[in-house]
Amino acid sequence: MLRIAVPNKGSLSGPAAEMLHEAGYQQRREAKELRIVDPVNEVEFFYLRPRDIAIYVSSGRLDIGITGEDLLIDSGADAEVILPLGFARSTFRFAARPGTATSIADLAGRTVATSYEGIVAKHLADQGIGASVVHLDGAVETAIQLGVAEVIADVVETGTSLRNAGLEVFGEPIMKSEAVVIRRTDATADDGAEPKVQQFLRRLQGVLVARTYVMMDYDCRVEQLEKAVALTPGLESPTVSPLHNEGWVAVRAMVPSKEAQRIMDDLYEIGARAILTTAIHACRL
Ligand SMILES: Nc1ncnc2c1ncn2[C@@H]1O[C@H](COP(=O)(O)OP(=O)(O)OP(=O)(O)O)[C@@H](O)[C@H]1O
Ligand SMILES: O=P(O)(O)OC[C@H]1O[C@H](OP(=O)(O)OP(=O)(O)O)[C@H](O)[C@@H]1O
Ligand SMILES: [Mg+2]
Repeated sequence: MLRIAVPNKGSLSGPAAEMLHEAGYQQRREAKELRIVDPVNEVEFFYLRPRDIAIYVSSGRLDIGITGEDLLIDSGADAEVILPLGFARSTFRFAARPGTATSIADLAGRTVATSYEGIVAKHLADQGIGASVVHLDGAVETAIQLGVAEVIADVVETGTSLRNAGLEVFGEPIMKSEAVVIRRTDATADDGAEPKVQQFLRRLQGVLVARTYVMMDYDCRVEQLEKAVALTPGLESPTVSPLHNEGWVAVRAMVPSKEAQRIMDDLYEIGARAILTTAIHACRL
């Protein structure tokens, strides 16, 4: 049975459960459940604090886990990213009151509050900056107002939390992060879990593709086919079928959903008609 760690709370937990559900895995019904078994897929899910997941996975007790890339790096655990999942995207940045700091060099001799002590301490050491780090569990934006630190290092998505606290980012982003699937670093291909791990990854990749692509169908004149196919190259190559009306073909190809409207306009311009898009519910590439 494959043993998988899933975030039990916080920003990662809802989207992770949704993705697993879309991939056909049974998920818990109540937020208080800490472990469930999906007998059909032979998977056991453990609902753990996102911050602890890399530690469980690196210990080898659990085969794989879903966590944040920043949490993995912060933990220093011996685990690696095997699949980025495209949600919980954020950057990790320094921030302070406007006018207090403009670059990382301004941190020398100052105090930085953060929930990600591992990332911050390493970044400061790499840059040769001597600053003290205060660990706080959350709501670190308030640390400046309350005088616990002059600078914070925190997760930034929209920047709303910083603005509300009257703070501004400065310096280069320390790192970018998103939700990821992780596995212990020394896992080998002859690991008994390997086939199940690969099947799990294929399923999640299928969900990612279904979320980012749509299926496009249209009719066009044979003379326009090459131009049309250049607009919709598909993944391998589009399917082209003859129509009953001579001189016309039907074309079918996957296209990135973000570009679907522009591609439909361009196809119309070159004379394609009956242009349709449909959602992809699941897929194996
Ligand atoms: N507002 C946000 N937008 C995108 N990702 C976020 C956001 N806040 C946290 N994350 C990401 O979620 C992960 C942290 O999850 P965690 O559950 O520890 O914290 P949280 O979501 O802030 O929950 P809480 O603070 O309630 O415990 C990290 O990978 C972080 O980058
Ligand atoms: O840039 P934004 O869109 O505002 O998002 C970033 C904020 O979201 C998270 O906070 P959360 O609400 O999880 O509270 P916390 O600080 O206590 O973790 C994170 O720690 C930032 O504070
Ligand atoms: Mg938080």
